[in-house]
Amino acid sequence: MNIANVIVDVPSQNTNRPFDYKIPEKFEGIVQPGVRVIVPFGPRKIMGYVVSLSAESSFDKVKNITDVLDVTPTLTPELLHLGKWLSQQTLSYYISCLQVMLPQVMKAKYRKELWKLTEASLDSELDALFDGRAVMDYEEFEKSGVSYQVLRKHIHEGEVDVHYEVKSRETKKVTPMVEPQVDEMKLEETLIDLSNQAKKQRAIVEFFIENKEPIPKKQLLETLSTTAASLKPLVKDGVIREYKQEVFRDPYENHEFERTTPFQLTEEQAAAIQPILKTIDQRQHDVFLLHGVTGSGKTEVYLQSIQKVIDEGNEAIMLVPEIALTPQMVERFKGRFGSKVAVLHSALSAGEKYDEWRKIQRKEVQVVVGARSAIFAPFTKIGLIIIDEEHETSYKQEDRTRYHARDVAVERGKTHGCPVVLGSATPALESYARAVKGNYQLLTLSKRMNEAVMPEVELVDMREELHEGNRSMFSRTLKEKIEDRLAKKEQVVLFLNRRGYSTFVMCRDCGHVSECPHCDIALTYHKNQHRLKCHYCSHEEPMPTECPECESKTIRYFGTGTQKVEETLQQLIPEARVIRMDVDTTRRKGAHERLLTQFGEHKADILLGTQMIAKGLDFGNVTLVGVMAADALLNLPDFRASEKTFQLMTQVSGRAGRHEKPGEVIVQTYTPEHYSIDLASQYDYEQFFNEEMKLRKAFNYPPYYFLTLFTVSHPNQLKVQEVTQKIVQFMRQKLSDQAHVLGPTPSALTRINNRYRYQCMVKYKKEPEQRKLVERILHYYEDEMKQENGLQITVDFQPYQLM
Ligand SMILES: Nc1ncnc2c1ncn2[C@@H]1O[C@H](COP(=O)(O)OP(=O)(O)OP(=O)(O)O)[C@@H](O)[C@H]1O
Ligand SMILES: [Zn+2]
Ligand SMILES: [Zn+2]
Repeated sequence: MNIANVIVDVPSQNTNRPFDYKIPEKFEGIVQPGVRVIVPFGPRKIMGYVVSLSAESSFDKVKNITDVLDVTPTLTPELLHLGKWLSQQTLSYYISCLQVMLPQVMKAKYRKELWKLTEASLDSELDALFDGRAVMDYEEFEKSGVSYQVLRKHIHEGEVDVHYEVKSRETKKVTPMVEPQVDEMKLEETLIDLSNQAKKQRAIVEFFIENKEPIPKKQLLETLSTTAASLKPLVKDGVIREYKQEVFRDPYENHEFERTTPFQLTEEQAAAIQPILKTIDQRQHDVFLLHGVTGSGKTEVYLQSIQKVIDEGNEAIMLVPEIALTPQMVERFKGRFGSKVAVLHSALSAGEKYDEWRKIQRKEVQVVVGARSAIFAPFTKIGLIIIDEEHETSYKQEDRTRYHARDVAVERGKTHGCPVVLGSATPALESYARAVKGNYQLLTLSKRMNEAVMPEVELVDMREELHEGNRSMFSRTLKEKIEDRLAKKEQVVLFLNRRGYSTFVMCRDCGHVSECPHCDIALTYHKNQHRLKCHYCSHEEPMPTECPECESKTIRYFGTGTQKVEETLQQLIPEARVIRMDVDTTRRKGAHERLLTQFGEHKADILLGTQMIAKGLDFGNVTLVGVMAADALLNLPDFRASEKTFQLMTQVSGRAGRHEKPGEVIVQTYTPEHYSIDLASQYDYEQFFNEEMKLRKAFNYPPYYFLTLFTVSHPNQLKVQEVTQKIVQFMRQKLSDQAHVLGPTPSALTRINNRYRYQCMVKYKKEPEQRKLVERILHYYEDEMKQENGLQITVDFQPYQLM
């Protein structure tokens, strides 16, 4: 087995297969599947992943591996396999699929160091090389000729470790440490030799006569109120040793996590958890859909299921949407499982993420709580995978490797023979349809904890407000209720949709929204041409000057930002203390957490925010939730708009009245009669599901049909149209009659960075040849796609972003 099959770091069609390299003798036993290597490739040296070994190569001229980057594999055999699967599923390059599984830092440039972790002696050669030091450059080792096999043995025994010193400021954190390098006798002697003037030096030596333990340099200097200058001569004389110690950055180190114990489960919870525990016991794969209303105690079910997995010595992955990965959420997991938990999310610095990832790799933790990419946690004994808020579209990656974490979870669940639990108060239509069909096991939590009732939802018709002379964005009801809560010292959450969706056109008089006659989707306003366009088919029409429904002239495109709302609020209720949470106020690290803590400590009366406040918040004093404009989401050019509206309204309403005090929700809308708004106000998921399924069926959308979305872009508009047209024709020709091929259509975001974007959408039921056809298209255009700023074609087999 002296040939390594390597996937090189060149994402292209031609290189999307393993290349053979010979393993030089010195790397024998080191080069294994999952190890990263440096190999010659054409005139360059590049990085690659060893995916398998073989005894011989079918090529005559096989070059040698130049270098190994890992002494122990970075990717497990399972992950290598998963990468292969992922590349087939998403039609992305194998190399991209391997890269997507690793923390950013591992892809960066870095310098390696060897760290000696033990006081015990190592193999004599290696010890000689360390020469008393705790850290040395990896390069030194490489040049020394000491065998890799020896090194690996010590690494396996935990005596030596390879550290990546990444060339970016934030990646690794080390603390300078000091300790006595001589025994007490020698310290006493030193003290005698020191002059009386050298007061600070004497103090240091005296300190170490008392304390033999290593101490952070900074702490020592502070304790003795001295400076590094007095330490220096002692180090030089070899009395004191200075060295660096890596501290694993723990983003939560300043937190005291109060340990929690499992609750006595309610009857409903007990009934829901039972089949999960059973499957864990039997080490079986199964997918559960836990449908539980907000505040029904889903999280407790997760926690106790994970507990069982931990008790059995296995590992669990818990996925949470990025914006719900709040300190509150982390606290619940850290509170229950303490240091057994690693947390992975984007608010961490690259270095922090890497450290958390390493805890998983080194088996220092048994649970990972994280956003989408945590699904690739390098665990080897997975006993359970949970996806909370499974309907969230952030589980779908939208660039390069367009994977959905749910699919990856199921794939890993099959491999490990473990259950996957999908939880939500508002499951994705696709998931609920699978549960109804029996593909997933449905578990239900229909009641809130502590007899708490779902908050009463009142719909306020904003058209009427206008008719009665209120032109403000706050209805009179909402204003009164806010004032009432302020008087009672209770708190309010105000929700506004994310900015930037101000492109649909609505009549403020009657609520009429311009829709595509063919697609049942709101038309999008294109400012440049002053026209309305459908983003699915090619329909377009001029921007109306008056409402086609009621002839009012108040028809206009729509949208308000959080900042505007805040200003209005300050004018309307000047005494209200408001915390605004949106992308602008949470850009800085830790801001998110700080604002929420402030709100939790009642330092503000009103929390005003976008999507990021819709999830996971559990504040007992919040008794009123206001939704500013429920329609904003409803009119996205997206067939999931109603579903998203229903989900969001349910989530937001769920923030009120979660504990003793009952809650109330005010929803301002121009279309109170719309089924998604109406049914959300009644918390009637099932009825919503039925209604929505009818429409999906009528318009050939998922879950009845699958979608494939081609997006073509190029600086030249004619070129884009032409290519898209060709794709449309080709697909029409080759696919069966059952498939609908739509396009070419300008994308909702028609021009980004001076590149035009067009799309082709395929709706189909069963097209076994489809992937091959897509590959042919990509192959056909490959040369053009290689050129800088040239043609780009992306294909998404499970599109969520339709813009
Ligand atoms: N068995 C139990 N006994 C007592 N309290 C419980 C129990 N289970 C959960 N709780 C508490 O009930 C509250 C609501 O539970 P939790 O937040 O887990 O609900 P959820 O379904 O995850 O809600 P959401 O979907 O809104 O985030 C929490 O404060 C939780 O600590
Ligand atoms: Zn249309
Ligand atoms: Zn009108």
